[in-house]
This record gives sequence, C-alpha cells and structure tokens, in this order.
Amino acid sequence: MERVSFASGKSLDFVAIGRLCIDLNANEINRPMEETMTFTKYVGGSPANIAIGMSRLDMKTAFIGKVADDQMGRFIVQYLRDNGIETSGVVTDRTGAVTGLAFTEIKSPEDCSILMYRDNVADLKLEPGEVDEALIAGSKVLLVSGTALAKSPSREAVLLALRYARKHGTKVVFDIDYRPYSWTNPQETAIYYHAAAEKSDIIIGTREEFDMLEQFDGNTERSDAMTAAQWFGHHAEIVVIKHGKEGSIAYGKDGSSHRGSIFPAKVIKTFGAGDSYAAGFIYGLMQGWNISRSMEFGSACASIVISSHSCSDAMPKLNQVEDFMSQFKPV
Ligand SMILES: Nc1ncnc2c1ncn2[C@@H]1O[C@H](COP(=O)(O)OP(=O)(O)OP(=O)(O)O)[C@@H](O)[C@H]1O
Ligand SMILES: O=C(O)C[C@@H](O)[C@H](O)C(=O)CO
Repeated sequence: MERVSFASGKSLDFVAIGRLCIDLNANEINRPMEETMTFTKYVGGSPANIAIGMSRLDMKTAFIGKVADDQMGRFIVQYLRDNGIETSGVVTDRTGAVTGLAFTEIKSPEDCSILMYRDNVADLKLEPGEVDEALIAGSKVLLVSGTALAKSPSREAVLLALRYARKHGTKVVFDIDYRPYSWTNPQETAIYYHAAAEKSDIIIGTREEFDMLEQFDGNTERSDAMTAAQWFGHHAEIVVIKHGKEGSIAYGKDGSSHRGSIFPAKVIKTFGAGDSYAAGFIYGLMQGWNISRSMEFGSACASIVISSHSCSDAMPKLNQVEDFMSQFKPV
C-alpha cells in the first residue's frame, strides 16, 4: 500500500496525548552546560512539538495532557492556544506537581544532550478519566508518545486512549520516544511499549528505540526489515526507522520499502529532528501522498528545525517548507 486511508467526517485531523514540558535551550552554545549562564524558554515535550508542527501545517489539532498549576503550565496552555491547538483536553494538576524541564546542552552541532528534570511532573499524572473520548473519536489521528507510558496513571490513560482510538476508527501513530530518565527499568519499558505498538497503525522510532521495544522478541541483531515484519503481524500498516543524518527507512505492509534521504542543514542542534520529521511525515500521509513523498517532506521539516535554536518555535509553516524544498534537494 503506498498510501494510508484516514476516516472522513471527523472535526479534527490530529490529537496528541502525552508530555507538555518546557525546553530551556542554552543560549551560549558550543560549550558544556557548566559554562552556560542563560537559556531561552520554549514549550517542549515531544508530542507537544509534533502537535505544534501539525498545527503550523494547517492541520486541525488538539492535545490531551496535564499541566502544572503554575506559571509554566499557564504559559504552555496559552502557547498551544496561540498556535490554534484545541486545549479542552488539557487539564491542570491540583496536587502540586511541577512542569518537566528539558535543559538542552549544545556542545557542538553534532554533540547535544538533554538534562531533564522529571520528578513529580504533572504530565505523568493524567488520569484515565481525564482522557476525552470525544476528542479521539472526532480525530483522524491519535499520536501516542511513548514516554507517557512510563508511569501510572498516565500509563493507564494512554492505554484507554488507544482503546478509544480503535473503537472510533482513529488511526494511531506510535512515536516510541524513548527517554530513559522517565523509566524504572528497560523490561518495564518493553512491556508497555509492546502494549501500545500492538495497537498502532504507524510506528516511528530510531533503531535504538525499536531495540528497546523488541528486547524480549529474540534475535539480538534485529534488522529494520525484521522489525517491520514483526509489527505487520499486529496492526501496523507502516513502520518507520529513523537513522539520523543517514536518513530513514519506511516499510509498508504491502512489502514495499522506502529510503528517506536528508536535506542539507546548517545544524545548530540535532534535537527536534525526530519531532519535526514526524509532523511532516504524518502531514504528508494525511494529504494522500505516498510514503516516499511524505518521508521527503518530513526530512525537509527536520532540516529546518535542526538549523534553528528551538524545536517548537521553529516548527515550519507550509509555505516555509515549500520554499525550502524549492531551494534545496535531498543529498
Ligand atoms: N544532521 C542531519 N542533517 C539533516 N537531516 C537530519 C539530520 N539528523 C536527522 N535528520 C533528519 O531527521 C530525521 C530524524 O532524525 P533522528 O533519526 O535523529 O530522530 P530522533 O533521534 O528521534 O531525533 P531527536 O534528536 O529529535 O530525538 C532523520 O531521519 C533525517 O531525515
Ligand atoms: O521531549 C522532551 O521532553 C524534550 C523535548 O522538549 C525537546 O524539544 C526534544 O528533545 C525534541 O526532540
């Protein structure tokens, strides 16, 4: 199958569930964080970045999540609203939980790392009863970001959201999004990732993330093709494995495979590549484009974002991507 079909007659194109946090990106770049004195604040969280990316591409977008009852939580909600994202599914924690912080260290364009403060974060306190079934029922796509499975009650909220998606014919995109600091142990990660991946129509991850997901599935050396075949045995129609500056590869349930090239980039920081790639790729599929064209669009979005200081703020608008693709060709 070259193209994915999405339900018609839905009021939303895309709803994401998971982490809403704050990125604090070092202003003094090309040095270790020990020498950084100032940061710029952006909305962050992989699913938030992807939702912002989808909204910038004119997709009708909503979010299901939980924010802290503080200035950071209010900043996040306002930013989502300012970017045209439906926030009725975003609830405010009343237990004193805090907003997750992601300090981005930019030692060099190719050597970036994230220091994450994730203790007692509001996003992992989303309750199953706070998942708005109507938002999922009314959307063509539900994006599940893997880290939301890291702790209860967020874990159960996500598993319920998956059941709603299956019930209402909403396509599920599972972005594995492995962030080790949120998990207790790798075994737990694999178990809950499996629960989500088995119910997903499109699975996106890096090779390392799929290895984490498949650690109990035998064959220590797992090829991308083996990975894809495994998930076609469940619900998947498309499996995408991302390989950084080597590009990406996607497999279709029809046995097709597609190599994704990269676009040239004046890399400031590598973070944000995955989220922008996902937004562009999903956008392309939702336009009815084939897998290869959707991958190319995603790669263009990624090059734009890694050439910028932020992730969310830098998520490109449609005309920006089109201009970029008219100037540059995949390398
Ligand atoms: N240095 C680069 N130059 C151009 N394109 C890149 C580069 N790095 C990544 N990309 C593009 O972005 C896509 C996703 O990047 P990557 O494989 O690093 O995902 P990721 O690890 O999820 O990203 P992130 O760092 O945001 O978590 C790649 O498949 C490629 O198309
Ligand atoms: O997903 C996170 O918690 C970190 C993000 O906010 C950050 O922008 C990033 O790493 C994007 O890939």
